[in-house]
Amino acid sequence: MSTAKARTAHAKAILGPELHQRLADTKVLLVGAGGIGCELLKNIVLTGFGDITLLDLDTIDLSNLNRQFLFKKKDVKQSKALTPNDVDNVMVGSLPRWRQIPCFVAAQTAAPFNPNVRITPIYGNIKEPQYDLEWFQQFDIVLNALDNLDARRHVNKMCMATQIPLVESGTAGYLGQVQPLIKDRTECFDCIPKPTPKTFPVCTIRSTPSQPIHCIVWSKSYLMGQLFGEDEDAVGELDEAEKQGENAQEIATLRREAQAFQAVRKALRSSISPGAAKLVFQKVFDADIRNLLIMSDMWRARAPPVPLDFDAIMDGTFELRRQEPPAVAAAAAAPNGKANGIHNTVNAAASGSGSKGANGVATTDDGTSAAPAAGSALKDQKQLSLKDNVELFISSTERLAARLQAGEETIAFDKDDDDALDFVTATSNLRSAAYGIGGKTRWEVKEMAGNIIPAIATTNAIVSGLIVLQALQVLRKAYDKLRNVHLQVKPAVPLSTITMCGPNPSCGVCRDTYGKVLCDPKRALLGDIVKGVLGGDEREVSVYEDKRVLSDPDWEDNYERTLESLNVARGMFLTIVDEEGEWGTISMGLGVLPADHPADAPTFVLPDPLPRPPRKVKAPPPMPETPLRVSLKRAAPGDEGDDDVIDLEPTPKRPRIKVADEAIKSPSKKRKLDEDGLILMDGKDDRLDDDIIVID
Ligand SMILES: Nc1ncnc2c1ncn2[C@@H]1O[C@H](COP(=O)(O)OP(=O)(O)OP(=O)(O)O)[C@@H](O)[C@H]1O
Ligand SMILES: [Zn+2]
Repeated sequence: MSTAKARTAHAKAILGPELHQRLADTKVLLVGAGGIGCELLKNIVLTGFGDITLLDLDTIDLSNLNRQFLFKKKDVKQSKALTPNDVDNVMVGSLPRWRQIPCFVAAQTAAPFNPNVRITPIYGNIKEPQYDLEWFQQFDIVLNALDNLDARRHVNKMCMATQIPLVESGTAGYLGQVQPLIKDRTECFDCIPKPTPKTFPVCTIRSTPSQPIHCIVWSKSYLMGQLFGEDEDAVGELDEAEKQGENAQEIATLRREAQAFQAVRKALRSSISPGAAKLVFQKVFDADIRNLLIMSDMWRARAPPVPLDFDAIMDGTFELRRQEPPAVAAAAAAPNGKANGIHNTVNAAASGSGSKGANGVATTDDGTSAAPAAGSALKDQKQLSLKDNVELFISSTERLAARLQAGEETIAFDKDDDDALDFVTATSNLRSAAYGIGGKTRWEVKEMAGNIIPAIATTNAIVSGLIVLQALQVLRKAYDKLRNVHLQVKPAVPLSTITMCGPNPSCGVCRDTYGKVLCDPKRALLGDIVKGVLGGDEREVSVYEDKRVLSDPDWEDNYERTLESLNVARGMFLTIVDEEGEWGTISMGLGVLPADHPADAPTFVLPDPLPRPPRKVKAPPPMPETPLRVSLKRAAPGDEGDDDVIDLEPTPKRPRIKVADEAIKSPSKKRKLDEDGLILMDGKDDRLDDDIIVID
């Protein structure tokens, strides 16, 4: 038996000769050549897939090499997936450069395992217009190995529109998930809304932090912007506010703050200001904190912050003692001595007394960490004393200032920018010290500020294996065997499988009826296409492109305009929503006319037959629901510690628009309205608050 035959013998025995044979001709699109993508590419080549298109938009970073094993150090800064044409003629050393590009290296490495494999690498963004419905249609199956919601949602929509099965996946540390998605058979990626990223109330960040993450967010999102970002004319804005008659005393305080920021910004940009870092320190960690302390109400029930003294810290005479909040002090003085359960949070990072800091690291009296001992840990993992933080603050501020003076206009936080990371580490720790919060190492700050969840190669490997198993069930059409698989941190049950759910009837993506229109956007008119798609049906419709309304029954002005003039182009969708809510939504993906389309022929070609949406089943009137109660109260001091609970601040009211009485039953339209902050009124008796604009 030849080596190649011997290598495929097991796969053939497991898959059966029929499926094994079919894999050789199966066209698979793999989107993403990162942690999962590299593993998956190796797996599908070894399994016997014969025709693989690999698409990725990125170049290789040094930090990829720990898990993206197809890449080596010499590949850093190369694209992850280039076509030979992009780099064909460039010789590097004795080899043409394409032979050193990872995907080609991967293809070459894979060849001995499956001499028949054809890998087509593409360096591009899957959202680019040329990857339209027509392009997607060439594939039998799509495998996602992406790392962001936006691209995942896009591929999901393209697969729903073309009815191509998709296997979706993701990992986060030890957790992983694999989900096969097939139009009309299973739910799609958008059937269940995804949670939005965690946010914090502004006041917690600006005035009353209680956790290290609050100080880190303050440093990277607020302080860095104020010092190294665009110069916003805060002083001018305040002049304007004063003219409008706003509170003069508050304006005066804010003006002092804004002017002080202007002064330090100027010092940072001037090479004749060697003491700029000290000026920044004194403003941010001393003067601003003193200003906050004036607002005594704020500190009635929580321990006030302590202004930091630059010179005293540097000469070792600074003693950080936090006061108890008056309410606690009073309770402590009361006969039963109880302190309402509120602890005096003695600063753990800076002046702990052999106790444990908030981060659980024991601290010594001089504020240095007891473990790991300074010097014994890696530089990044060392706990920093108050003085260490001031020194790091000075050096990083000077490095950033030098960059401004050398011509960089603005510097924003980037976790891979050492100067910025040092600055955020130092300033967040100093702020933590002032507020009695435990400090974090540079390593921890990088993880938290960069929202990094450690990538674990083993998790990627397990998930990639599971993707192949699900893909094989899809290709066997063994739909009842498809499973949503979760990898979890439960030693007894590391894998759990969930039987697939059907589509969510109110999903605004997979419940649409899709079609394709090939057109010349320069000449094709919106109205002609819409009327053509409706095929003489006289229904009243609204037309959208993503969230843009292009027309509605009372406003058809755009019908006479070309798609190009409406910025509607290849790769986008025209969504046609039935105004009566009687018929499903039609989504038409736009493609280009074939090269041989005669110049005098119609400006667009519709599918035959035309897409026909299903008639909708009228939903029964909604049952009254117990309203969800959300506390708008700020957390009281002492309520801290539950990382998952976010205090909600009342958000400013927005005018809400009541969509006139006829209920709109289209999920697509509902999604678009929801995303725009509009409210869909389901019943005639629905009421809203006073701040409604009624449109009819
Ligand atoms: N719109 C897009 N088009 C093409 N490729 C994309 C797009 N968005 C992200 N990618 C690619 O997807 C890949 C994701 O890989 P990445 O390693 O970041 O995550 P992962 O595969 O989930 O693994 P890990 O958890 O180990 O980080 C990256 O190489 C990135 O360039
Ligand atoms: Zn769906």
